[in-house]
Amino acid sequence: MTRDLTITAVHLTPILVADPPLLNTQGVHQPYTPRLIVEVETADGTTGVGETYGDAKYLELARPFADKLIGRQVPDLNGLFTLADEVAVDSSRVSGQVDVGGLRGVQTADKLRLSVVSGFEVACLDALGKALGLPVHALLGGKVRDAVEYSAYLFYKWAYHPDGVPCEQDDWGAALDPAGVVEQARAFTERYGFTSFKLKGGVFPPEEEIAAIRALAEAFPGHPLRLDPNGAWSVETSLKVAEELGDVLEYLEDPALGTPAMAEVAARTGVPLATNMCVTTFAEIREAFTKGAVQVVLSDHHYWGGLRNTQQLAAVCRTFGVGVSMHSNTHLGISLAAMTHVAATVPNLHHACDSHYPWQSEDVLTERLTFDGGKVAVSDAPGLGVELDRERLAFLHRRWLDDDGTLRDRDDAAAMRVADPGWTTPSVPRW
Ligand SMILES: O=C([O-])[C@@H](O)[C@@H](O)[C@H](O)[C@@H](O)C(=O)[O-]
Ligand SMILES: [Mg+2]
Repeated sequence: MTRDLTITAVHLTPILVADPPLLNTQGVHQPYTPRLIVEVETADGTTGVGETYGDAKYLELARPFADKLIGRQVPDLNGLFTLADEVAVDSSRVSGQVDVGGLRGVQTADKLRLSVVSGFEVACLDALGKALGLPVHALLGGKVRDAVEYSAYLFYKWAYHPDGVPCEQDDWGAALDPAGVVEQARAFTERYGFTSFKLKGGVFPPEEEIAAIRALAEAFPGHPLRLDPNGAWSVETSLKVAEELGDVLEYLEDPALGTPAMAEVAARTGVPLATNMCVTTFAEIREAFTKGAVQVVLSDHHYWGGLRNTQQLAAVCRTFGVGVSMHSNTHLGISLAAMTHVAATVPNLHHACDSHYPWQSEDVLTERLTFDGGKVAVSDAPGLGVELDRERLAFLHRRWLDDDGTLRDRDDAAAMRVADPGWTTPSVPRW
């Protein structure tokens, strides 16, 4: 039977999902985070789902982009990029600075567009897979592993969001010192079986974070450990931390901000450096690789422009002998499924991927994805292998509609000011 995969409808559903009070160098997570759920529908009734950032600047682009998709073919994935170039980006949305809320590197018009394209690319791949009866990994050339390993993504965190902030309560408790971090790591291993650990740093003075990593090394001897202060340290501080933790770190992630600073650190330490902040676009690769600034690039299919671009990034990294793994931000199961499909196809994936998913108590799927031994099994079902729970989607969308606008953009510094009115985004380097 010939199928008609002409796109006849695109549904965009912005939602707010519960997020615990996780601390980072810029502040604390808000009680709810915006995400955008994308659905494409074809003439023959096939549907596909995708997920991406849901802040206003992404929605503003996603809407005109969705209109342009009507009448196009689902398999025309290359066409998505051409089409995205036709959508104007409001220049006030482009900072030329590190994206404050997301800690995702310099914010450019292209990056905004690619983050939007990724949600649509995933939705089209899901629809195409369902139409052909093939899993997304098969559309990407086939899996080279049956399960993808993830790391426990540890955060300093408060037990509660600040007083008076309406929120869902999580059951993780507080983690504000080495003992708390180890306890959180134990909970992660018990609940999900993770065997490698990443601590989000840049929150406390470096000595305290060094102590936390030492405590993890003692509690989990021989397990891979990473520390990521999101560029909060000077070159000298980065070198001091590298020296003190060199014997236990798998890598240091974005210790200092930007390629020149990372290159200086890399030149003076043997500890590998990873990044999701200074190599975030293809254009940034040349300088970073030429200067030897990073040894591992953490891809994120959202801002790299989708699953096929992630494969291309992995090929470039392979060519230059640079490692590759995966960055994460607050996300739901559609994105975890997408990450797992593409990660399954990348031969040179030698580090466990990051995922915030365990922190998300809410999802839009009828069945949550599960970690077994720290791994997510690669689905062989058609498409992504996930099913949208329409009631949950409507509930989370209702929360977005009811919001007065304060939570529709992620703003960790604003969330911190609720507890500490004098808080400002710290200048970099902070230490
Ligand atoms: O969720 C967070 O607070 C993270 O700090 C996130 O925003 C970062 O983008 C990310 O996880 C990272 O590895 O830098
Ligand atoms: Mg990072």
